[in-house]
Amino acid sequence: MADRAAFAVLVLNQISKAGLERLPAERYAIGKDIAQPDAILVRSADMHAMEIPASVQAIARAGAGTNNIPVRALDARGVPVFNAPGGNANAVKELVLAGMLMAARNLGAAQRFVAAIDAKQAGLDRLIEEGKKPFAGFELCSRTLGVIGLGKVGCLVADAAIKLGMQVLGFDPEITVDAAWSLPSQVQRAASVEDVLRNAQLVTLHVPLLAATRHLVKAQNLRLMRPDSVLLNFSREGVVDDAAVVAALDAGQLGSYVCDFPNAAILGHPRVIALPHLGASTREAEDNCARMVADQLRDFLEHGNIRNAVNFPEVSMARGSNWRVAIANANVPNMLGQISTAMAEGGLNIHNMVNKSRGDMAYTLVDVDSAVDASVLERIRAIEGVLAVRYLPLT
Ligand SMILES: NC(=O)c1ccc[n+]([C@@H]2O[C@H](COP(=O)([O-])OP(=O)(O)OC[C@H]3O[C@@H](n4cnc5c(N)ncnc54)[C@H](O)[C@@H]3O)[C@@H](O)[C@H]2O)c1
Ligand SMILES: O=C(O)[C@H](O)COP(=O)(O)O
Repeated sequence: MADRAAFAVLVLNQISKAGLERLPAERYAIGKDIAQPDAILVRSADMHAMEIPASVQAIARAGAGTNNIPVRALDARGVPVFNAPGGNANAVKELVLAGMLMAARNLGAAQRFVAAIDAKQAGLDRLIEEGKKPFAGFELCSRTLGVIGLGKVGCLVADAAIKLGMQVLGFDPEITVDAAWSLPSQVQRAASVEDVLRNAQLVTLHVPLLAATRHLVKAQNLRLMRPDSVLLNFSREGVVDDAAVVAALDAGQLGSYVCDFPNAAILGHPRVIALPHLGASTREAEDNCARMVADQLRDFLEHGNIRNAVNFPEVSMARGSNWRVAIANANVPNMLGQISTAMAEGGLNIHNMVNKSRGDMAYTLVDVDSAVDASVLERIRAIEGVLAVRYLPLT
């Protein structure tokens, strides 16, 4: 910690002021050059090659995707990775709608045609009327949209498409109960990615980039798509095999590709509409995400509570005393027994306690009736399977 009275937060990307303001200056030092931060605030900066200082107790991603963060390595250190589920979903939904309209109505090419016209040219009106012919498109109403991934973004896109008069075919093998409740009843359930690609004229992807979703759309299943169909990727580069997409466009197996992740494979292709990762770039989304993660981070740093961490269970407990210990540990037998023994032998009376697990990770908050000696904390740290121990007395 830079200052014993403050938490130090290293910021790796531009984070909205609306969020930073939630971390009061008298308690939080926030900056781009902090050597020993307690926490890191990040958007899309790639942290995989970064040496994350041992002082770091939490990472907060002001957005949805956490594939830029080495989450598994942080698990081993007992460090939670927070994100902002749904904080930017509306922004992405609106850009997907724009992407569908750009593809359906050839808006990019039409706009480029108009922009290239010399305003001083004679016969301007005729030139424009004659020139519009190649840009005639199709309407979205009554077309079938396939939505792959029905989480925060996918559900909003499905709902908006239904309101535009589209048919919607959805696929998500791990849809949550909340997401299923939020979906309009008109959304039809697809059996597989292939089912969606075969039966939809427009297909939009809203899955995280994971080992299981890398190249979810590839040469083998692109062949199933209709020749005039539109593929939209606002998920992540890597979810689609871009080289296979270019081959499918060139072979007439796909109509157009709308993508938020330009790269050398797709740049310059006449039927690719590429945007510079703009999905979450609205004032509203940036404010929402920054506020969400700042609040979650503060609650964790000051009270040990965990909301919206991708690698920890949800754990929250009202303060029952002035002295709290927060422990991240492997989810194996007899951890609680060993922790409470260490506390009892250190003369501590447990006032209140909560313990939850998620996969291999378990997390415990213990409020005790008196101050905790450093030797007790050291004893807990020495228990095999304990990953991180934090002492959080109320000041
Ligand atoms: N372009 C942008 O700026 C932008 C903005 C926000 C999110 N994203 C990307 O979109 C992703 C989704 O965002 P979200 O907020 O909806 O996340 P989310 O976690 O709410 O939803 C993701 C959904 O994908 C589903 N899923 C996982 N594997 C799947 C598979 N193989 N097939 C079908 N469904 C699968 C999950 O069950 C979940 O319901 C993020 O992980 C991020 O990579 C991009
Ligand atoms: O996963 C996300 O939330 C988006 O890709 C947004 O990324 P950004 O915060 O860098 O705009």
